[in-house]
Amino acid sequence: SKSDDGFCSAAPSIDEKTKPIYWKVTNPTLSPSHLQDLPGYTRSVYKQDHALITPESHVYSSLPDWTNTLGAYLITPAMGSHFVMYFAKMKGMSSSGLPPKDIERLVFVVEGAVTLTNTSSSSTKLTVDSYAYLPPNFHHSLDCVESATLVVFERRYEHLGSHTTELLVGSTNKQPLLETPGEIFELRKLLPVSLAYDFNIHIMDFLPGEFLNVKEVHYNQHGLLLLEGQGIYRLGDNWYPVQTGDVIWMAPFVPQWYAALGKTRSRYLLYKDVNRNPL
Ligand SMILES: NC(=O)N[C@H](N)C(=O)O
Ligand SMILES: [Mn+2]
Repeated sequence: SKSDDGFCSAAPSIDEKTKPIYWKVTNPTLSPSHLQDLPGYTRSVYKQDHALITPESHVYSSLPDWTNTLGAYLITPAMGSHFVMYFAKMKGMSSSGLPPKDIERLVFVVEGAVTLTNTSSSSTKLTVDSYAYLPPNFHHSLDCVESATLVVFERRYEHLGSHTTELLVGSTNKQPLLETPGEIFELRKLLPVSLAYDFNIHIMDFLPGEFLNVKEVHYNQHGLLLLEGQGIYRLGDNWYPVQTGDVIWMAPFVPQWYAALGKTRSRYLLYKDVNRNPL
């Protein structure tokens, strides 16, 4: 549509402005209808050092030990990662199962609400943009009355000395902005940076036109979910148009770079392993 500032781009429709935050993650703009009808068409790509998993490729199945919940695994060690990333679509009266022994878990609410209960403290309601970190072997339950979509990260906890992690509950908008020397994106981290934690979740915000200064190559691996906006992701020698709802796997050392485009900010959630010697 021709918008008044001369750019012929699809202005966000009025009702989108009234939608809850991250609404487009679970209601992605699928490809234009003529492409949806195109047999076999997908934007998804799986290569040796990266993958782009787009909403039309998600395959859901019941999550073992969860009740009334469908899960779509997006990233698993079969790709070479040391973590799993999955969407958990919780229906009415659903509950989570526990991760396996020694596995830590981070859940982030993308849509709806869940209640977190554990043996000791009282129950806590997690709504959109809230998260919880559950230490390994920490008994808990996430219960949903109506519906919820969670993005979940799990991995084997890597001990370091006598450090231990603890139950953490928070929300992105309450986390402080951190310094990003040499970069212009806004950065929040959901977990403490202390040595006890062997990964963190970065929330990174870009205004349209802003891009990563460093074309990064590093030993860490990433699981990314684009929560808002659109842009171009460079992974190795490939350049991908990406949009809200897209998921990206980045293996260690894959050259990576992002540029935000469009008329609204980009926000992505990024798993990154930290604080452990790569040897
Ligand atoms: N691809 C990324 O956004 N990477 C982050 N800037 C990071 O590794 O910290
Ligand atoms: Mn990186």
